[in-house]
Amino acid sequence: MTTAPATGADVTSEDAWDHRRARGATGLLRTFNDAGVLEAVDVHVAQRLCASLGERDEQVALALALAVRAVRGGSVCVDLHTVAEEVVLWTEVPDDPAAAAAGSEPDAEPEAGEDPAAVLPWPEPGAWYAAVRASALTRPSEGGATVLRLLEDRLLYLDRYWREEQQVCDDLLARPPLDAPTDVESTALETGLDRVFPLPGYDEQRAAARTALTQRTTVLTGGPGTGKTTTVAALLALLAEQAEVAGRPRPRVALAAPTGKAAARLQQAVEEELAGLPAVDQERVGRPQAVTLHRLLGSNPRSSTRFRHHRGDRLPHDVVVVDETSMVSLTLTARLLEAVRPTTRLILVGDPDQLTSVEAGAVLADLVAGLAGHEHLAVAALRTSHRYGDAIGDLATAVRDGDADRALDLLRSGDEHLRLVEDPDPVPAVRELVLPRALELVRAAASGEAEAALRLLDQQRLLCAHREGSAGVRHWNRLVERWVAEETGEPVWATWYAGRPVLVTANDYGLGVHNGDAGVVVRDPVRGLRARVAAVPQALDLAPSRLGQVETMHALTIHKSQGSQADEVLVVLPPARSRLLTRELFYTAVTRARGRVVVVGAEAEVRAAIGRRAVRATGLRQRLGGAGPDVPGEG
Ligand SMILES: Nc1ncnc2c1ncn2[C@@H]1O[C@H](COP(=O)(O)OP(=O)(O)OP(=O)(O)O)[C@@H](O)[C@H]1O
Repeated sequence: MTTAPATGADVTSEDAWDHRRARGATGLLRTFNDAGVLEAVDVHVAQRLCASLGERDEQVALALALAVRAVRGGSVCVDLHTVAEEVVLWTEVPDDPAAAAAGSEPDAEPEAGEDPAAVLPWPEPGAWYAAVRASALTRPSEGGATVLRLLEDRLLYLDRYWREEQQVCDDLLARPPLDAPTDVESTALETGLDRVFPLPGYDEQRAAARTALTQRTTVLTGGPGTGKTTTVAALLALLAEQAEVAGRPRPRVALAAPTGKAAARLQQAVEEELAGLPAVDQERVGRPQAVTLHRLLGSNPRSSTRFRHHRGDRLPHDVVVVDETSMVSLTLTARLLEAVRPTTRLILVGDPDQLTSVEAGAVLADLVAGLAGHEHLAVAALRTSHRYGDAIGDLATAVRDGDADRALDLLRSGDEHLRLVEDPDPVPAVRELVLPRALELVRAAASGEAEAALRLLDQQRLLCAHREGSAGVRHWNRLVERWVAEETGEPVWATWYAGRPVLVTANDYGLGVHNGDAGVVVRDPVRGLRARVAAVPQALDLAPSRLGQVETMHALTIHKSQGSQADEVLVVLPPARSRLLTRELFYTAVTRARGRVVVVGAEAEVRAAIGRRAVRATGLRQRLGGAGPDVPGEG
């Protein structure tokens, strides 16, 4: 098995103006920049900090630059003992020259070739580590700031991430245990569990709910359709009942998710599951409103990493439920934990096998590994899928378990829920699948049926790993727009047209739209074209020109699809050597589907996806006393 390289694009070209080249670099920094391991920003930060603290050892400068690089790749630290094996450089050949020239080609398709990282002059790890430890960069400066931090003789951090990780660990471990339940509470708990889980087949959820009710802090994990939301809905009812029997006021509940789309989905799923509970429980829970985590914490216009609620002004809630925790970065987790009162029930829900947060950290996976064995911090795992019939669930399990043979067998089995499009030219097959839906969307939008158009958006999703290249979002968006234009006669260059699906790419608190919100342009008979955005708490109707940053969403990157689902999902796999193609990426794509998965790609690409892990360097699980770092190639 291989591991996905963190980042690194080849910059061995002769183009001295390449934005990745640090023209003032010398020595090791120059060598690693020329090879494409380091980008200009890594080199510049290292040079500046080394100069300001009088550090002349180029090995220390290289370590610092690699720590900056690590964060760019989603890790929170760099392991000096293994970094030489983990860095893989592939010669990348962008197939979209315009985008490449504009420097916006972070993820184009690589070509086969010898990995040049293997021949770089990597320092000997022991001596390297000793040099870093002896450096002024690892000691507080006169102003009190420390640049680099070390953990457990191998992990090297930029100070900010070291402190955030330590804070997350300290805040979690400091959360007090619950008082032992009274006899009355215990009895109410048992009868309550019988009431909300009356049927056979709910044993896992019952056990998970029992765990969560007896703990202040619970991590509730499970793959798609394993009943996480059902458990959350039941938990809310039982927590309200527990408060009632103890004579406490009804708990104040916060439901939050990292993106608007995920919050909207959480809201809908909780409402559906609550509707299945006895009337007394529905009445107890009321209608909690799901919000984004940023909104819960109170966005601060002056800072993207600091919020209105913090240690000095905590959230008022008695129960805080966070869904899609796998998408929450280390920084946001730190902000959440300092804002939640120590006595608040905290329930972190998610699927640790999914892609991690866009920003640095792998918090959910670290918690699952690191909390095992802790008495007052529980991990409750749901394993049985209740949603699919269950071919998609079987495929997700095969991908998660690294069983490529089984995944391919399932995809080729002829099951109505699965399909593998292996054609060397997949365009006709994708056109046949995608165009009817796109035209349906245009028809609904052109007749002003906004709600129907928004519902249609959730019926099908075309997912790509990359933004650029022949397997990328931009290419497929253009293709679908051209197919639609051929059918409707609309000019292909029109920016706004009825039936254009859009994805909001930046928060606009004034408008009430958030990065990740989906929408569609509809024709209003009186006002002309309007953008209908599925924002939370309610859909918005806006003049398209007011939407500042949007992208067309006939196709979407798998990263951006996190937190949402569609009835049918088409996954266009990139070439096997793409550094983005990992098991976590493929698993995330497959599990976006409610009813059908179509994988567009060759067998080699399916095998590459399943065989390669996305590994992030973090130290949280060790700090929590867990299983140790992810070892590339394992697992
Ligand atoms: N024990 C069970 N037996 C039968 N059906 C169940 C059971 N638990 C949940 N379900 C049903 O299975 C479906 C999936 O459940 P739920 O939405 O709670 O899963 P989830 O883990 O939250 O899914 P997702 O990954 O989409 O968030 C729902 O329709 C739910 O009503």
